[in-house]
Amino acid sequence: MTRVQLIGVGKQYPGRGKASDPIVAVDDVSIDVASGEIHAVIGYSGAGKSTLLRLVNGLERATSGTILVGDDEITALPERALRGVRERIGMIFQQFNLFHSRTVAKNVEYPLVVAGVPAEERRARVAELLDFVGLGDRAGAYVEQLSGGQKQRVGIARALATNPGVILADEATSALDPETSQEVLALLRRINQELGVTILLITHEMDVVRELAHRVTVMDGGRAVEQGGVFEVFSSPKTETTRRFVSTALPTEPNPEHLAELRERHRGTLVTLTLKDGGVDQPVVFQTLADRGVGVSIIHGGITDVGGRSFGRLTLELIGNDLQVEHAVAALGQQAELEVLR
Ligand SMILES: Nc1ncnc2c1ncn2[C@@H]1O[C@H](COP(=O)(O)OP(=O)(O)OP(=O)(O)O)[C@@H](O)[C@H]1O
Repeated sequence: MTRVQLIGVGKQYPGRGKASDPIVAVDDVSIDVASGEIHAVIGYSGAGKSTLLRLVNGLERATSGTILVGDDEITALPERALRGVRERIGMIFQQFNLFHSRTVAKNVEYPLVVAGVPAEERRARVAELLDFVGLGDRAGAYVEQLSGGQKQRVGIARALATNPGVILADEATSALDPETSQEVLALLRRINQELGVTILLITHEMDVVRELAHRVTVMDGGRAVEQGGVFEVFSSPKTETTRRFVSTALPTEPNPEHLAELRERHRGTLVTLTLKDGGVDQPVVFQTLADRGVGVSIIHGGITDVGGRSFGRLTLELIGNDLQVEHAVAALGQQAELEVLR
C-alpha cells in the first residue's frame, strides 16, 4: 500500500534561445494520492502531464517541491538510490515499450532479471503474472504476434513483476480501440481492487477518468486548475477547461444546430434537466409533471455512470397548456437543476 504525494512541485526547462524565458512545464502542483486510490491527471496536450509522471519516477528532476512515493522522497534521493525505488513503481506506456524481438515471457521477466531474482523464482513469477493478465497460453509468443490489447497486458504484467505498490500509467489505453480499452481498464481496476495497488494515471480521455478513477486533477498550462472526487468535479466543473473535458464524457444539452432541428419536430416547451445521484429521482420528476397535467417526452440526453454514481442530463419536451407548463417548470426547478431552452 503506497501513498504518493506531490507538494508544490515545479519543473522548468531552459528556454530555447539564449535570452528566452525558461519553459514552465509544471507549476506548483500538489496532489495527494491516498494508498489504494486511482488518481487521474487530465489535460490537453502540453498541459504538463507527461512531465509530471517523469518527475514521480525520478526520470527527471523537479526544479522545486517535494515528491514522496511511500516513504521514499524521490526529490531528495541520488540517482543510484532511485534505481532501487523504481522496482516499487510500475510503469505502463501508451506505446507499450516492449522488446519486440523477445517473447512475452522474456519481456515480463526483464525487471526480475534487473532486480537479481533467481531463475527459478523468475519462472514461477512470470507464469503467475501471465495467468493474472489472461495470457497464460502466450508465454512463448513474440510481441509482434500480439494484438494491441495483448501487448498492453504484457506491459501490465511487466509493470507488476516486482510487486510495486504504485503503478504510473501514461495514456495506457489511448492507442487501443474502444473494446480493447475497456478490457485494459477492467484489468487496471482488478489490479487496484485485488492487489491494492495505487494507480496514478495521465490521460486526455475523459471516459477513462469517468470509468476508472476515484479522484481527478485537471491540468492546464502546467498548473492543477481543479481537483477532487470524480463525481464532484464532473457534476460541478468550476473551470472552463474542466467544462470542456466534461462535455466529452457526459450527456449534454443539444448544441444550437441540434436544438433548431429538435424545435422543428417538437413544438412543446423544451427544458434540460440535470439529475445527480443523491438528488431527485426520475419517478419524482415524472410524477411532478403528471400531477400538473403535463405530458412529457425525452428528446435528447441520457444517464451515465460517473465514478460509480449516476449522472443524467435529459432534454424534455413538455406538452400542456401555458399555465400547466409554467407551473410544472416552477415545480421542477425546485427539485433539480433545470434550464428552459429558449
Ligand atoms: N525536455 C523538454 N525540454 C523542453 N521543454 C519540454 C520538455 N519536455 C516537455 N517540455 C514542454 O513542457 C510542456 C509540457 O509538456 P508535457 O509533454 O509534459 O505535456 P503533456 O500534457 O504530457 O502533453 P502531451 O500529451 O502532448 O505529451 C510543453 O510546453 C512542452 O513543450
